[in-house]
Parts: sequence; structure tokens; C-alpha cells
Amino acid sequence: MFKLVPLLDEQEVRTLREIAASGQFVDGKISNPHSTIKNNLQLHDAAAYERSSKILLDAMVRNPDFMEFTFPARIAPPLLTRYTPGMHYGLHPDAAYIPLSDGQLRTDVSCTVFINDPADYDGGALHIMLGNADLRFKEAPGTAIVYPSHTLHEVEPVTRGERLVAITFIQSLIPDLQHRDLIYELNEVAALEGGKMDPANYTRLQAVQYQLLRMWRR
Ligand SMILES: O=C(O)CCC(=O)C(=O)O
Ligand SMILES: [Fe+2]
Repeated sequence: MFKLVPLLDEQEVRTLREIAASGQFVDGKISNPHSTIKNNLQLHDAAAYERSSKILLDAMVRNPDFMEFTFPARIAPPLLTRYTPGMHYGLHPDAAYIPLSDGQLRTDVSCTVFINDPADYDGGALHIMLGNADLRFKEAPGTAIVYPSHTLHEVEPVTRGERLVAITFIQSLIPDLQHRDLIYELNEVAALEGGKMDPANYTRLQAVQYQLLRMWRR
């Protein structure tokens, strides 16, 4: 359902901060002109966007936790966004589709990568509602939180300092959240315990894993 993934090393975090420090940011409404709840800044600088999104995409694609949890078919180029005091992003579900240069991407999984230190700002937690439960994330630099795009979530107002994150959206090969979670769990347990199993039973377990993929992977 949710997963925290250690995504970036210190050097990558440093480079992304440098890119943010020298890149031009504009009002985030540029990509949601009719939004009344989005109040943040986003990177708007083609060269900086290309460099930063490549660092983030490369880190995602080589990270087994990220890949095995989200089953990406496509990942939108991650975008650096910044919140200064008074900025926030009100409660919303993510739009079902977002336009990309190579066609629309269906948002199954949303992702925030924390770039600056939580001690550098007050407020600014990513608040996600899961049924009646309220979850708040304000993670260490380099950590990513991945969560289902349909959940209602918000960025609480920043009251001091600066919140710098990268955000992206993933279209999953297994669009159904329950299916994706079940396959992830089954694969995890098989990877952790398979070596200790009677080989004949492990073969039977693999047959189930493969057949579920045939049924649920799109
Ligand atoms: O900044 C974040 O953590 C999330 C932003 C968000 O919800 C969005 O861009 O849709
Ligand atoms: Fe969102």
C-alpha cells in the first residue's frame, strides 16, 4: 500500500540541491492552471529539469524495492518542487491521467522524494488519508514515499524554512492495487523463504506466482 524506499545517496542529494539552488522555479499552477489548492513552486528550466529527472529516474530504475513494489510500466520525469513559508497543497486525489510528451500516463502510484532535511522546515508534512487513519510523512533526505494515487493527500502548510522534494507518478503494469499488493507480498515471501523450502513445493509456489502475473499484469 505504502512504502518508504531509501532511494538516493548523499552525492545525488547534494547534486539535486545544487540544481534546485541554481534553477528557475515558477508558480506550480503552471501545470494546474485551474487549481485553487495548489500553492507551491516548481522547477521550470529545461536543462535543470533534464539533469534532475535523469538522476531521479536512474535511481528509481536501479532500486529493487522501488521496482518490485510499483511494477512500473512508465514513470513520469520527476519534478523538483519547493514550498516556502505559507505554501501548501490542499487535500486532493491525483488526476487519473497526466499528459506527457509521449502520451498520457495513468497515475497508479504517486511518489515524493524528500531532498532537504526535515529539520530545515516546520510544517510541510505529506499527509495521506487511509480510510479513517491519518498518516504523515516528513522523511530524511534521499528517502522516497510511494503511495496509491487515488488516496486523498495534502502537503500541510510550511511555516518555517523550505521544503524541497521531487514528485513523480507511475503507471503500473499491475494497475489494481489489491493485485499489486498481493503479488508484491507473495514475491517477497517467496524470495525470503524459497531457499528453505522443499524444492518441489517451491516449484509449486513459483507456478502460482507466474500464473498470477499472467492474470493481472497488463
Ligand atoms: O509534495 C508532495 O509531497 C506531494 C505533492 C502532490 O500531492 C502532487 O503534486 O500531486
Ligand atoms: Fe498529489
